[in-house]
Amino acid sequence: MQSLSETDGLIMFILEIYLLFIPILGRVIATFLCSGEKEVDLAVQSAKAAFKIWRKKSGMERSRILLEAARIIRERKDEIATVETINNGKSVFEARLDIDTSWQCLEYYAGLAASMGGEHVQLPGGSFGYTRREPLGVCVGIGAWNYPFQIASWKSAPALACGNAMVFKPSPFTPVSTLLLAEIYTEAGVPPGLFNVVQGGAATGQFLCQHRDVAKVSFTGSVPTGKKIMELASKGVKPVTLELGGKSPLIIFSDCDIENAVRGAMMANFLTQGEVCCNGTRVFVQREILDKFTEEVVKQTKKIKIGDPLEEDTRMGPLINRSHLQHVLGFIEQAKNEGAKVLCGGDLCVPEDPKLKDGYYMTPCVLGNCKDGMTCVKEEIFGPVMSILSFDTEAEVLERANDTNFGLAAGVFTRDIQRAHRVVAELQAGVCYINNYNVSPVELPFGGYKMSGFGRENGRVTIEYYSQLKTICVEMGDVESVF
Ligand SMILES: NC(=O)c1ccc[n+]([C@@H]2O[C@H](COP(=O)([O-])OP(=O)(O)OC[C@H]3O[C@@H](n4cnc5c(N)ncnc54)[C@H](O)[C@@H]3O)[C@@H](O)[C@H]2O)c1
Repeated sequence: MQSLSETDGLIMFILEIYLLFIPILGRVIATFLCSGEKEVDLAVQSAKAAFKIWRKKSGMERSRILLEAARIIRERKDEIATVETINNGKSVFEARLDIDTSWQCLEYYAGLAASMGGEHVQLPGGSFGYTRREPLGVCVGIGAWNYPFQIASWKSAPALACGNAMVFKPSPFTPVSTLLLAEIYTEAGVPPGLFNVVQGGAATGQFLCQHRDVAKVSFTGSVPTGKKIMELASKGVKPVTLELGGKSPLIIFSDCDIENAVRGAMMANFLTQGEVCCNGTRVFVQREILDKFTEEVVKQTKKIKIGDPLEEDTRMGPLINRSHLQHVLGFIEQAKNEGAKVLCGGDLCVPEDPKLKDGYYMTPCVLGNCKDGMTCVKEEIFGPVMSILSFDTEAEVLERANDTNFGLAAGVFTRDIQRAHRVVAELQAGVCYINNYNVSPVELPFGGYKMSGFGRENGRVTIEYYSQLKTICVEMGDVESVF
């Protein structure tokens, strides 16, 4: 990657050339130029022009176009999933699930587009007031590399349904699949420029957040970047949605259905090579079942098929890039030094297929003997590493589960229905699962507490994050002046 930057007070010109590595093979497959300030401005201006047309359309008209886009995504599902797998390294089996939740999101907001109304309020003397729910304007979406197509869909669907335009910047590690979404929206009939994609890293993201014609920023990524985005957006008093990282607890009580709890723990840790924000990586197991649970989890983890993610039966592909792989392996080394026990995995993996020898593969890892103060238990690893901790009582585990700055998700496995609801009511997390983990129906809001962010994606409530409310006060009598 090369970076040249030049500032003379009036013109800022930034040229970055990114090399696009394919995680499966560890080879460069493309290079691309980043959008500088000028390209960002062009994208915003074209979105602004499209917004003028789009905002005038009725909800039904917008709905029809979103439904058509959803249909095209369904039709092109296998192709998009393949691109996503090449882009990100996740198994094609999983990538197809991401594409499913993407078109479902478009369908869901298409369904809501026509019913976004305000309210009518009767006032004294025949006067009345009413409210209108109006779009914000040009919204910016900035995405992480773990769910590129899904993140772009989850942001753009509610934005467009509400009548906004969107300029989206994918992560420079996964720049490709979002372009397909832009192509699909265009084919479905949105005005040209309504959904634009710009490419680049931090500098491009900053230009977007600072642009005076941008009305809102919706960001998915790490906590440190989220803080910078909030700071940039605050200069223009722009609302932000932040979907940030996590270190979520999964609490397994001894009265659970243990087979389901094991499946839940696998789902909570090993999807997309463990590179999932809401993963339940702190697995608290009640002491009575610790050995049995751990034995079964280790057995299942060893069975995960690692290899070429384009093959149908692969369930774990490569991590996103070499430096991230090393970062994750570094956490495992540190965990060992701090007294955790590697129960399985945690090593570099060279798949048998010689063409994969330079890819970024590792074996999924289960760590035992973990303690609350260990780095592997406190920090987001963002890789296939499960930390198992034991506990004795409900009160104790709640205290420990909540002892984190993050608050994205949490889970509980128990057969005791009262305990299940009592525990989730106390968990400081935006998304809680009872007897399951990492399912994300688009009908339900998704987002964090504490440093995992604010604002929501999905569900009816997200309409409020992509619209603003106008109040109109109507006088039916004479003006009563106090002067
Ligand atoms: N809560 C969620 O919904 C969710 C979903 C997926 C990932 N994540 C989080 O994302 C992180 C991993 O993703 P990542 O490594 O791509 O995150 P990141 O914060 O490094 O980058 C995210 C995006 O922000 C851009 N960016 C970086 N610096 C910027 C700046 N100064 N101004 C504007 N944009 C900037 C990047 O180019 C990228 O597009 C993890 O912490 C994970 O938990 C959260």
